Amino acid sequence: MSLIEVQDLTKTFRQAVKAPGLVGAVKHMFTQKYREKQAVNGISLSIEAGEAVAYVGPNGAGKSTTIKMLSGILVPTSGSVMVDGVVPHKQRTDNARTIGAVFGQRTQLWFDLPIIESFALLKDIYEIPEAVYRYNMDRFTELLSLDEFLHQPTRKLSLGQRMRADLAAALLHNPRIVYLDEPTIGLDIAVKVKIREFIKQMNREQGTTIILTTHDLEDIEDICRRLVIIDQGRIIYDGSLQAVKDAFARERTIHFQLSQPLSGNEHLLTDWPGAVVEQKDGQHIAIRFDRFEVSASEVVSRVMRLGEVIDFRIDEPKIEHVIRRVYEGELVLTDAEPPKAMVAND
Ligand SMILES: Nc1ncnc2c1ncn2[C@@H]1O[C@H](COP(=O)(O)OP(=O)(O)OP(=O)(O)O)[C@@H](O)[C@H]1O
Repeated sequence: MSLIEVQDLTKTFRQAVKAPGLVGAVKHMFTQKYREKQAVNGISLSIEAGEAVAYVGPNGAGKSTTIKMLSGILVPTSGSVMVDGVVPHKQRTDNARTIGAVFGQRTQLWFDLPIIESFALLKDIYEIPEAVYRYNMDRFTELLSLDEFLHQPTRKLSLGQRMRADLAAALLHNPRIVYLDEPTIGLDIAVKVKIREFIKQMNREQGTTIILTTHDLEDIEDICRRLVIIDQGRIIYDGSLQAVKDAFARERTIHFQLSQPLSGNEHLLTDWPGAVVEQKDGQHIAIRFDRFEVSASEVVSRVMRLGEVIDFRIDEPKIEHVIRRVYEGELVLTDAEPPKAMVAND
């Protein structure tokens, strides 16, 4: 059995229907009207130990509701959830030992306590053996640079410091699974990189299973190999991140460095369906092309006719372009297959 097994999971909320303003609130007291909202609508999912899974979707898609059911905070309306052999909402204490969670908007640390004391409390709550606690504290302090604020209370920390402390707190008891809900929201790039490195290291070296929900699509590109996209409570894609890129991210850019500045023969690059000169200065030229129409080798051979190429680099497309097109309804991942001929050329 997989570490996480979800079958036909649903969650329906009852939402009050009110007219706006005070009048609406008063009316609602006398004639209460509700509508049902299916936040999660028949999700099935299996996740193996050691996977790093991105769980993404537009606002209101049902991501947090799913994570809350996986972590035992919410009781499903129907369907089943099993996490490491335990039903999370029924065996919350057992489940708490298996999981760690970071919710970017909230902290699980005690607000007025110095960070180090919050950690000591967690050690007692989770009954973490002294040697494990010492080992993790030393490691996390180094990887997340915690020493600069370990003796400060949570309320005095910057957002980036607080997030690093929260990550350490979530992983202190060596959970098998960690749920990360927007772990880099609002952070500067240096802290984002540190956090991503830490998460990758825990996944790679400890085998910690990562379930990551984020709107920062660079997080997923950096950390995850598997992508699950949810929309209106249903899973619309579940597969490898690379497969999505290979199939749907059509554009590539090749940057060339030439031995001499261009000498007027650039007309060789015009009238070229599927390819455009994106940048041209001195000895540098960049060609953007649709790899379903033009092959990378054709781009290279055309540019070699302009002069001696001393170096070149191919920029891979970003997964965020593809996912945004899915959110905007332009792309249906399950419908399309890339044209095989051009893929083979690439
Ligand atoms: N406690 C609740 N009561 C009523 N409706 C709720 C409740 N929690 C969530 N919902 C509704 O369920 C739907 C899914 O919400 P959810 O928070 O799971 O989405 P999400 O994908 O996490 O969105 P976001 O990216 O904005 O965080 C939304 O329409 C939301 O309004």
